[in-house]
Amino acid sequence: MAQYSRISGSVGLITLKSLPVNALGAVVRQGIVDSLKTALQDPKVTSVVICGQNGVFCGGADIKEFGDSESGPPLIPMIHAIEAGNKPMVAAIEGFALGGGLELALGCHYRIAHSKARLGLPEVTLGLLPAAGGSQRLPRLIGVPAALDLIITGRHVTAAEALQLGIVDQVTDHHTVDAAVKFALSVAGRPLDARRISSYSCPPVSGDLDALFEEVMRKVRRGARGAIAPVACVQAVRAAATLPYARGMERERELMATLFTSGQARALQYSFFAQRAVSRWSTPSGARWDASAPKPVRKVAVIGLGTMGRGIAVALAQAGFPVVSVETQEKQLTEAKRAVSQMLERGAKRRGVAAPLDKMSYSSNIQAVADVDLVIEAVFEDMGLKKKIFQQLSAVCKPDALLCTNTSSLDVDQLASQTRNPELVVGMHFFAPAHVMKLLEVVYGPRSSPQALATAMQLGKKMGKVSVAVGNCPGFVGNRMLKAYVEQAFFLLEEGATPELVDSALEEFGFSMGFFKVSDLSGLDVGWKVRKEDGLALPGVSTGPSARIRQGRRYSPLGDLLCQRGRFGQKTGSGWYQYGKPGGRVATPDPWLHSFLEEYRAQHGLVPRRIDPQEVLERCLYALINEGFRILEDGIAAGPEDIDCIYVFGYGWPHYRGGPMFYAAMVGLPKVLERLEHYYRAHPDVPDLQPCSLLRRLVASGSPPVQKWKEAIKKLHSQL
Ligand SMILES: CC(C)(COP(=O)(O)OP(=O)(O)OC[C@H]1O[C@@H](n2cnc3c(N)ncnc32)[C@H](O)[C@@H]1OP(=O)(O)O)[C@@H](O)C(=O)NCCC(=O)NCCSC(=O)/C=C/CCCCCCCCCCCCC(=O)O
Repeated sequence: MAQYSRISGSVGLITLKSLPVNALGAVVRQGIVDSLKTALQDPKVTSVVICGQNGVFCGGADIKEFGDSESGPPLIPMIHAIEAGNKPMVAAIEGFALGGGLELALGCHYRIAHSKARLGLPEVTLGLLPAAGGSQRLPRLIGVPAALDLIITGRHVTAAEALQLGIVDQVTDHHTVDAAVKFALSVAGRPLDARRISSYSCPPVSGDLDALFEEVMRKVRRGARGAIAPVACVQAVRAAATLPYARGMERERELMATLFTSGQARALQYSFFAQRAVSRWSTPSGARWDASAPKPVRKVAVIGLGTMGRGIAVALAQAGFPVVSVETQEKQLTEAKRAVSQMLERGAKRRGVAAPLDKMSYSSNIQAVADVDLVIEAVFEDMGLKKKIFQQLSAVCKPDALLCTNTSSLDVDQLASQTRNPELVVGMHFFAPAHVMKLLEVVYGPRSSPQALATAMQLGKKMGKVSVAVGNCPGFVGNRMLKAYVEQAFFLLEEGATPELVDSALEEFGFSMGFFKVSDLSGLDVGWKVRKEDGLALPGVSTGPSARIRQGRRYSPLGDLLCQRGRFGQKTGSGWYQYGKPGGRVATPDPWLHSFLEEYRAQHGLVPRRIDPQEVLERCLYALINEGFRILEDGIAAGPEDIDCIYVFGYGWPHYRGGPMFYAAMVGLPKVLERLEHYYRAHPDVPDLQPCSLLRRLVASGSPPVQKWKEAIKKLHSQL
């Protein structure tokens, strides 16, 4: 709703009231329309202030209502009525004015913001554009280049930047509504024509306007990797720059109509709510986020200063935590100190703040962690070494300190068993580079306490991560699913594909790099080491029938064979592609690799066939999705939202496709099932292609929408 009152004798005050973010749902819009009418009709009222309750102006249109049929007064005419009003309208912006919230403020004649407020048009992140006049008013107010930046990126600006850009007229450190009322009294009776942004022309740009838009469009198309909203945003701003306001609004509406009903908008809006849903974690044993208070964390230690440890230490210091970093090898310690300082300085420069160098301290002695509240171990993936470190930590640390491991696949429970308090052990699986990547898998073992889990989840949140609670199993969620995908990529090469064909299908789908390019970038030796430890990559088994079978199932030794030849990817100058020199970055197809694949197929009696991009996608993605269903069935992830956040924020899954489980729901579960059955019939020696029973049961129960899977899974489990 919106509440109306008259204050200071002649100011009409309209307060948006809809917790938690005063979103502009139907009831709020109705409240604004009614209040506006009252204010405009009351002769005692000479100006109007619009504000929001609870220190928040407005979080924009109500995203939850997007799927519903429209009810209540529409937003655009409401904002037009505000702008056309014959009494000065002042927006009092506290907290944030985002999306439709900022568009509402742009319809007002003046805007006063609190110094801590944030403003922005983030619709593009929801697969939309600012279609309540924002794409037409903002360029008229602040100019085309600045408006393009805000609208295409969706970034939020501070009140100070908003003032500098000319979005707000005044910034206050005091009570915003009081300041706005004072301001409203001061402008009462002033002419308003010059304050109606829709009547402005866009300020002229320096240089050629067409050339500017062409350049921007080129960049946006390249960066968008198939996302349609950023492109539509550019088109809408171009309309603002080249058409009269009314025609620009028509164009804005046309573009929005296409976006509004698109699968991409549905995926991005699903992802918005999924990110919030994963913070309300629960475990199969009944532990829950709202019943588990996190322990306070004041000081943290990181053990091991390789690539991961350095990134984790930087992320912690940037989040304001004092960090003790321990590295026993002196040479590595010296190098790491320099690298960490550089990373902190670079990050600070980018963000325009001081580098938090004072948060970091270093030691080569594990005793230095004696007073910390939480430790993150980040040494090599070696169970023996990690066990030893956990024994030491258990002896050295405070008895109530949380002991976390950054392992990407090892058994967290085995590490817990090395300590006095196994309930205080959890996994904190960061993704490289740890100070950049948003994802954190928080792994609870069978003995981890709800409080330990809550503490790690909260720490992740404070570090700006999307933290997802997952159960303990080999590879947890992300890497467990990835295994099925990687395996298919190798098999496709055996059957006739090239790395270029596989990668281009995946890149066309929206991944920034296909599997083989990623593998060259991160180093083929990484996977080789894991396969050797798992007993898969065996020396000397490169011929004969057993060369392509391991542990009773089909296996492709292709990656191992490249490693045996010293082809580790970019670092050695060749891998699945050729890079010209060690450390080269530009992948070019490699004729040697093509002949190698031909010889390999001939040697193993494999007859190559034509493989189309559709098969690449279905084999790689459906195998991965099938493993996702197994993970849900096993209770390792609480719901599809958890898996989808992991893939979007940790594995480069295109955001506008929602995540693998959302994608499966979009494709249709019966189709995913049918294709998996088809491929399993063709490859009965590949268990990953055998449809999982949960997928079958969901299809049998009518393929509920992805938002209902959690419920459906619970019901299916209770029927067993
Ligand atoms: C920064 C935030 C606002 C707050 O962050 P924080 O404090 O951390 O809190 P959160 O946990 O994120 O959020 C708290 C809860 O609030 C819920 N929430 C937040 N924002 C919204 C919202 N806008 N709507 C609904 N609910 C919201 C959130 O989910 C949390 O609840 P829960 O935990 O999930 O239960 C941060 O929340 C944030 O960033 N919010 C999003 C801000 C945003 O993106 N705003 C833009 C929204 S889109 C918009 O405004 C669009 C405007 C244009 C409308 C155009 C209308 C014209 C239509 C023309 C249509 C033409 C189609 C024709 C079709 C045809 O022809 O048929």
